[in-house]
This record gives sequence, C-alpha cells and structure tokens, in this order.
Amino acid sequence: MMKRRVHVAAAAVIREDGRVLIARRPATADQGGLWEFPGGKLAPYETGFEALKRELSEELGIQIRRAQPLIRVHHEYPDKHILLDVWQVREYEGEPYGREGQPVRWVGVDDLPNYPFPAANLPILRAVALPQEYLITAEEPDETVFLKRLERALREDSIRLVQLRAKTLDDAAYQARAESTLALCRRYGAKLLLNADPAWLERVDADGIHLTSARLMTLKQRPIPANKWLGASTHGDEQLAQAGHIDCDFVTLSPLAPTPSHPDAITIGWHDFQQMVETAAMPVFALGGMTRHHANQARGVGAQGIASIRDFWRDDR
Ligand SMILES: Nc1nc2c([nH]c(=O)n2[C@H]2C[C@H](O)[C@@H](COP(=O)(O)OP(=O)(O)OP(=O)(O)O)O2)c(=O)[nH]1
Ligand SMILES: [Mg+2]
Repeated sequence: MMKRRVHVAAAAVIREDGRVLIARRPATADQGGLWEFPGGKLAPYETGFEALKRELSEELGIQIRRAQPLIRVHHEYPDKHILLDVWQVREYEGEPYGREGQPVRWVGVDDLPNYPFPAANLPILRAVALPQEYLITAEEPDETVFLKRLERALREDSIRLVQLRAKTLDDAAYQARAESTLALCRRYGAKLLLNADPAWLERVDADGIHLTSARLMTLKQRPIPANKWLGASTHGDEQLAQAGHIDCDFVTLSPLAPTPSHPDAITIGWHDFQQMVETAAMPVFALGGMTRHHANQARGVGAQGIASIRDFWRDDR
C-alpha cells in the first residue's frame, strides 16, 4: 500500500536576541511529548506560506509579516512520508504563547540539541544553527594579507562560518595558518572548518572539518564526533547521497553558475540545483558564481545560502 504523504509547514520563529521558539507536542499527539517547530498540515489548496500564517495564528496567536524559506525535509516515518516545509520568521506581530495550552520556550541555538525532537528534525536543527553565508578562503601565501582580508569579511560582511582551504601550504605552514585563522575567527564568534584530513582536529581544535568530494567518497562513516561540524563538497546526486550516509551536517553543491575564472565550465544551473537540493538530507550551500546578492534566490530554491571565495575576499574600500 502506498504510504500516506503529509505536507507540513513549520516555523523557526527567531527573536531579536537570536533565540528560537519551540513548543512541546501534546503527549497524546503523533510524536507526542517531543519538542517541535510550531506549524501543521496544509489544508486542501493551501500553499506552504498560507498554512504557515494560519497555523502560527492558531497555535501561537501571532501574525507573520515576512518569512523566508529555511529548509525542506523529506522523512519516512513507519506509517507516512512527511515533507516539513520550514520557514524562518523574524517579523511578526503579537507576543507568541501556547494558544492550545502547549508549553512554549525561547531557546538559544546552541541549546537546541538538548531538547528531544522528532527524528525528521535533525536537518532543521542544523539549518537553524548555520548562517546564510559560508566563506571559503583564497590561496594566499602572505599571512598578513590573508588575515587582513579575512578580518574584513568577518567585520564588514558579518561572516560566521569559514572554511580554511590552503592546498599550497606544507604541513608546518598549514598548522600555523590554521592556528592564526582560528584565533581570528574566535574573536568574531565565527566557526572555522579545516579543509583537511579529519585527523587535523587532534592538532588544531577548530570547529570542524570540510571534506573534499574525493575524501567524502572514501569514508564509510562520520569521521568526527557529533559536537564538531562536518561539511563536504559535492557536485552531484551520488556525492549528495554519500554525504547523507556518513551524516554530514551540511554540504556545498557546485558549480551552480559560471565564474569569471571558469566562464565555459559545465554548470548545474538553477533548475537542476533545486531538484538536487530537494533530495538532500542536510542543508546545502550554493557554490560557483555566487555573491551575497544571490542569497535570496538561493534560499528560494531550497539552499541554506551561498558559499564563495571571491565575493568575500577583497580589501577595504
Ligand atoms: N509542526 C511540526 N510537526 C512536525 C515537526 N517534526 C515532525 O516530525 N512533525 C510531524 C508531526 C506530525 O506528524 C506532523 C505535523 O502535524 P500536526 O499535528 O502539527 O498538524 P496540525 O497542527 O495540522 O494538527 P492537527 O489539526 O492534525 O491536530 O509533522 C515539527 O518540528 N513541527
Ligand atoms: Mg501543529
């Protein structure tokens, strides 16, 4: 028999101090007693956004003014196939409360993993904790120039997620670069992932590892603990599926669009990109020809946001 398909709209309502609103499901409901992002099933002929507005009014007593797509998650429960269509809401009227008597709580993003959520929610927790922009560092032999450009991006572009990609440095130089980069990222509260063998985390206490697609394909399981971030580079369906198998927290998917350095390369294009993101089991950053100005377009096709070297790697104006 074909499984029931359920389409649900849900919201990560975010307060000015960055805390996120979660609610507890009634003990008697499906997934009862677990915490959730408020929302519910689409009524016939409703769009996701219409359902979101109605559900948040019914469940929390707030009126949404603006919402941005965050992530779409497909999940197989034993009895049904569920699509969670999750939106980020920062602009609303009213003060949310549990209108149906359900407990609600404002929780810091780093505290979210301490609450029990339904199994389908893992990618949502990752998406809520990640920013919309991912800076990949350029190859830069001069350490002073490197740190100056990185600091500009941290300060002026408010970058909070950085990948150290330095393939031309030998081990000793890479270690020194990783340590100075980590110190700078810490000052701005940015997370640093090393594009390197996972064993590097024993030498440099960075926030995680970013796997090249080649490294990704050699692994049988997640190589680092759950409290570290694991990203991976992907270029197609097979690599996206592998990233799901080894439980990556997020991926980049590239090349989406042509870049000045590779104007004639074969690119994925927005249409296929959207279809691939829809099947992904984790947040996906759009990479290749992206600038901050593409962030909304990228979100519109299901991406977490954009990743770039070029757009963030420049001097002060
Ligand atoms: N709202 C919400 N539902 C979730 C989350 N995670 C998750 O697996 N679900 C599942 C549980 C339910 O099977 C389904 C949502 O249904 P619901 O019970 O909220 O639906 P509803 O608000 O329309 O309520 P009802 O009229 O059916 O009582 O999605 C989540 O974070 N938020
Ligand atoms: Mg509900």
